[in-house]
Amino acid sequence: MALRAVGDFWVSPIKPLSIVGGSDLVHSRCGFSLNLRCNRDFDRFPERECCRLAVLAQRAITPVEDEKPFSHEVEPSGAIDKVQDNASSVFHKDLNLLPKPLSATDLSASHDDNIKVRVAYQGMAGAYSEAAALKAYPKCETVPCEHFEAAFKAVELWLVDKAVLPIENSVGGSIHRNYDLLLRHRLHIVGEVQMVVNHCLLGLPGVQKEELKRVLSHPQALSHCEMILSDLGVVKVSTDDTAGAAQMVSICGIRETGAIASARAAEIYGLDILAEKIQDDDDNLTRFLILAREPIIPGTDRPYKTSIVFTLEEGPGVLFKALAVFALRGINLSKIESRPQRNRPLRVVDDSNKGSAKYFGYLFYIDFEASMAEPRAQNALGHLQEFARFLRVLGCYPMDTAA
Ligand SMILES: O=C(O)C(=O)C[C@]1(C(=O)O)C=C[C@@H](O)C=C1
Repeated sequence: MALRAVGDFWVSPIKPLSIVGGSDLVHSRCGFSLNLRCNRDFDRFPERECCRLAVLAQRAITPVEDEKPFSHEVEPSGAIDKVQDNASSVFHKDLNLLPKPLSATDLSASHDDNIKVRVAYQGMAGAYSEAAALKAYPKCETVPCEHFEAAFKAVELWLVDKAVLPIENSVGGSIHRNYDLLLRHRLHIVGEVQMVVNHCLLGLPGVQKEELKRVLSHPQALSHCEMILSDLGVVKVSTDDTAGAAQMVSICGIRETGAIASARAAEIYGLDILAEKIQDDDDNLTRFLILAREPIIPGTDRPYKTSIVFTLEEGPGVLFKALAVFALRGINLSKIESRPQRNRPLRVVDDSNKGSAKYFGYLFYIDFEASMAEPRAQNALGHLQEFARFLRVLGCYPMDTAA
């Protein structure tokens, strides 16, 4: 009896669904048998989640050219079809167990259901990313992660339901690490949150800002507050996140050391706010992405955004042609970003007159303002696919129109 890898899951034809790699667990309510590679708390999953797993197991994963997911081994598609046939006869016995299609409203549905959504973010309590998670899911349980990648993995391993991660800031620009991780992991963008980030200068109780000799913070936050930092003539010290900087100041107890962090971080770590709204640009806006294991079904009920990543062949005007597929259909682009293609960093282009030249290979990330439910968006991507070497839709999600 063959087990088939489908994404992160192993599917056995005899059981509705099983994941090998440790001991099997049987869900007490719906009876699905699962084993998460990293574990645990299986009964915490509502029956609905098990059904979603069943759907996942039935969905063949298309390997991505160039950027194959790290640990996924996908067997030939014929084999997966066989598994699907077996599995579906079991899954469909009880229609009530069939999963409901996800929609954009599922973004808020979880807290309506009294199920506490667990949302991972990078940093510590009091970080801006935590505030963004709470803006998206006001009743959620926030789960701090040391690094961005840990937040991706926490979703993949079912330790949390969602992750909220910064992707760009109006002053500091793109958070490149998260662009790279989006491609490396198989999560879907299911929403975005835009948030005004008002930085505060924090210090030990009773300290005046003129006493500070060094200021700790996240590199993005330090770059947002260049003016005040140079006026004060302090040394800038980078930390993993703004709240971590506040905690360090609090623990070290050195009067000459301050931090740039949120007002909430001041409260949590018992620091004084020495100055408020210290960012160079009043409208300091950070855009965060909400990531989940499954995509939402796009609608047309409100403005949607679609995020894609693609690569192109070398040649004159190829990027112009790629962008034209949207312009021709009146689709607005809200973001374009390029990143080096890590596994194909240099391309040798032979030009007989000038010898061979080496170019960097690029990945292009685009956000466009249309829903995948609209024919013009589908046609644009169909058109792009004609000449893109590789194309992946990272997610289609409702636009956050309020900051
Ligand atoms: O350190 C934090 O508090 C974060 O949430 C991280 C982060 C970032 O990575 O850009 C998020 C938003 C702000 O723009 C500054 C820092």
